[in-house]
Amino acid sequence: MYINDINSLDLVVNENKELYRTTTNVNHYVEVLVDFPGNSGLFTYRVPSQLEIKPGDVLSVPFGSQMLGAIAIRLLAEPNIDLAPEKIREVEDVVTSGFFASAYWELLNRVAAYYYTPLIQVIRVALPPGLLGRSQRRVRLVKKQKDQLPITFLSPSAQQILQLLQSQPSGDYSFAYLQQKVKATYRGVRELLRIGLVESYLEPPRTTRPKLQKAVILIDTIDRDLTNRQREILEVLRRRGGELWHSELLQICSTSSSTLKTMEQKGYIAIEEREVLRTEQGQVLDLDTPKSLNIAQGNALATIQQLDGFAQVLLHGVTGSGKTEVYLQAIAPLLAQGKSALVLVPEIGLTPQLTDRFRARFGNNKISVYHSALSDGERYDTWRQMLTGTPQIVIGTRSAVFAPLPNLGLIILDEEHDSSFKQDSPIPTYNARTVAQWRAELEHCPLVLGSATPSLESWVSVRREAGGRGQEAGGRGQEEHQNFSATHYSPLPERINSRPLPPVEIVDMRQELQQGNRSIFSRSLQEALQHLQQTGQQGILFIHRRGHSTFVSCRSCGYVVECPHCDVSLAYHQTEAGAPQLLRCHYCNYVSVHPKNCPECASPYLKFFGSGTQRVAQELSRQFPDLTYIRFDSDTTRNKGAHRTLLTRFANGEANLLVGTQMLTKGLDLPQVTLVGVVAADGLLNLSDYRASERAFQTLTQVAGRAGRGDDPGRVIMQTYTPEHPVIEAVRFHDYQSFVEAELEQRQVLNYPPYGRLILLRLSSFDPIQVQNTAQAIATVLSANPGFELLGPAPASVMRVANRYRWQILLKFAPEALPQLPDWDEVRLLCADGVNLTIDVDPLNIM
Ligand SMILES: Nc1ncnc2c1ncn2[C@@H]1O[C@H](COP(=O)(O)OP(=O)(O)OP(=O)(O)O)[C@@H](O)[C@H]1O
Ligand SMILES: [Zn+2]
Ligand SMILES: [Zn+2]
Repeated sequence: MYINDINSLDLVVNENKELYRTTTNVNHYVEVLVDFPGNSGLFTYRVPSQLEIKPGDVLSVPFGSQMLGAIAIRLLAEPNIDLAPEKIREVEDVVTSGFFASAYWELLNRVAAYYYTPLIQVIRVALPPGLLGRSQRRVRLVKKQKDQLPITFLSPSAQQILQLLQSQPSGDYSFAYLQQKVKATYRGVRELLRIGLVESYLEPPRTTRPKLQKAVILIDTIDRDLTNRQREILEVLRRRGGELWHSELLQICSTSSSTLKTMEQKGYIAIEEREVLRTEQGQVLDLDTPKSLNIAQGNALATIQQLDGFAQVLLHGVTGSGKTEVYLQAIAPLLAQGKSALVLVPEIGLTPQLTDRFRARFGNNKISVYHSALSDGERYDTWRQMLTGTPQIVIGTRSAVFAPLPNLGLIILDEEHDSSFKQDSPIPTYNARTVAQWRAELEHCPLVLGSATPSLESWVSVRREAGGRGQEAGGRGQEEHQNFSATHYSPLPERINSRPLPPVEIVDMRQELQQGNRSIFSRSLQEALQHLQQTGQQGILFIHRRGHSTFVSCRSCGYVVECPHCDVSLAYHQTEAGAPQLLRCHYCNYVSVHPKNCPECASPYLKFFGSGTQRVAQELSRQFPDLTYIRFDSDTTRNKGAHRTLLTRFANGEANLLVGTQMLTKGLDLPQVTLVGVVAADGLLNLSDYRASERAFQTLTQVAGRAGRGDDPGRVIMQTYTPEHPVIEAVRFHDYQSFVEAELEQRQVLNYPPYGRLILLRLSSFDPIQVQNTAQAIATVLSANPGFELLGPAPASVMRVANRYRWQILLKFAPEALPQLPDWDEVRLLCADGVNLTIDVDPLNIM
């Protein structure tokens, strides 16, 4: 991975002996990181004596025939022995000193060390892609000097450069341009830098041209010759402030371009190309004001605000208890103090509501949204704008934990229990919650972890640190906090306005079947749906899986249709009656047409099992033809903005039901939802993972929590084949605490997290034999180490994915004393050719 051998490069040795007279600095060499397509790695350069270089500085270095931007990683007294000293080139200059603030730099190093990942890979996660490789070094006049001309004592080249810069209104040129115009540019620029007349900086690559997109603008609302449909469209446009993207309007109104064209011709609207500001902008919202907090919220806010420096607050608030309002009010005074805040959420597309609330409170220009689904251009723009240091709020998914905000005043992790904060691949396999803890520590700011169902890790750490105060969680009287403790527990035990949590009714589907009900809806759920239709209220149907059903099998011979590239069965997909029947692999996206007959025995009884979103939707249409629904799953939300559109349509009352998967469990706050139906809870319960119960409890509690958030009381109907399962019991009584205590006991017995720690070695290869042998060889070597318990090697539960065979080895050890862990470089040497090894530290998905 590390490229130290630069012999292959065509080097021009540029040795200037005179520069080495001062020897105060013992580090004559520096390892730098260049990020250049196809040639990323660490390279050693010589440090000219007049330059002072610190790790984290941005340098310019000669590379081949080019000058590139590079980051100083490490200072060395001696170069690596395998490098011939005369082949080592010299750093040309420091472009930006302290580009990475020291706390930030330390954060990156900690992540690299903890997750056994080369620093370059961590930097890649942190920086927008290709930042250095395509960046340009520029020189500009320092502002206050612009009009003065103290040039008499300068060298001729410095004078020339100064004149060039002053001849230009912005006083700013690229280094490359100056080099063409002036001899001895380096020396001249250095001289000007030293006396502070100019500064040099690295300009991130400009994207070639601004992004244009069609917008629709409302011109005239006086109805002259509108059809009903056109009037509706105008009304939508008017309500949204008179301006929408063309694509957005088409989606919201389910209309066609030709309709809009007609309206344009009639003079009601204009359609024009607009530049898209590539920082993601929401629409303009009415500004909203802080709500007056209830007592529990007030206590939580006080706890956060009295913190000085690093501390963690576990904000344990039941669903609908107003956690977001606490976040908003905790952030508000920070902005006034010139500080910024970082808000991490599990998945941004799924929570447009959350970003909207922040925008409505603080205004669009204070908020940026940062996540990996942004285009490269969007990421640059947002990233650059963060560096400016203007007080702001960044809302983002896990990678935003690296957002380069100077002056951080607070970090918030919403839904802190969510496993999407963890990256399984590629490396670093970091957990944003862990990284956020380090970051808060290094930046001396508080970290707020919010959840209705805190992770066992956070729960245990609160109990441990706060000396048992957490024991009474969910109860009252938690207010007297010990300010000196680094961990605080803030419960919000009640919903806003003391609304009750919705009662949860458990339906035993075995009995339904016994009593002759073959529908996927129990009688109870059927009645509730009927009621919904009569009253015009709204509800949510939750299904564990997307697609039509889990698998297709032959009733005659038992044959199951499987993916040819993965060891999983294909899922049946049909969007609507009459549409082609497809089989799709949810691991690699392979698609085939549903065969009419069994490929094994030619029997025509090839049928699907289970019930995905499509199946439920079809069943709804059949049994409740007048009930309208919107499907919300990864099939219907592929397009950008689709989440928002579908949720907006539902919020506007366009349908009785929202039918969907996990996606709709997160943060949805719709007061008019009174019914939540869980079609089958079992799919969640029976997963072969030590965290399956925890995850199931969290998901089901979140889903249930969507009901009854407004003035009308809510209810939850949960269908299952295992009503006696402890998770079901706990969800039924909204009993976080007993669930957690029982679960913790089991974890402790088996030494699983949060009591033990895990490292998972994932191995994969196209060659099934090679990967198995490698796994065996590594396990044999590791088993000689007494510091940890070794589980495996074992094939992954889906052994083959996209034709790669996967094996894994699990290491389990006590968290207090990190055992003598193996030298991973040596372990890597055991890998056969073509076998890929990923070290997953604190893995969350072991399947
Ligand atoms: N003090 C308050 N007074 C009145 N309304 C409030 C107050 N605090 C919050 N609300 C409202 O209560 C609703 C629920 O709050 P919010 O969505 O923040 O809860 P939450 O705890 O984040 O819920 P969940 O975890 O279920 O997503 C929101 O509509 C919010 O505007
Ligand atoms: Zn068959
Ligand atoms: Zn597949």
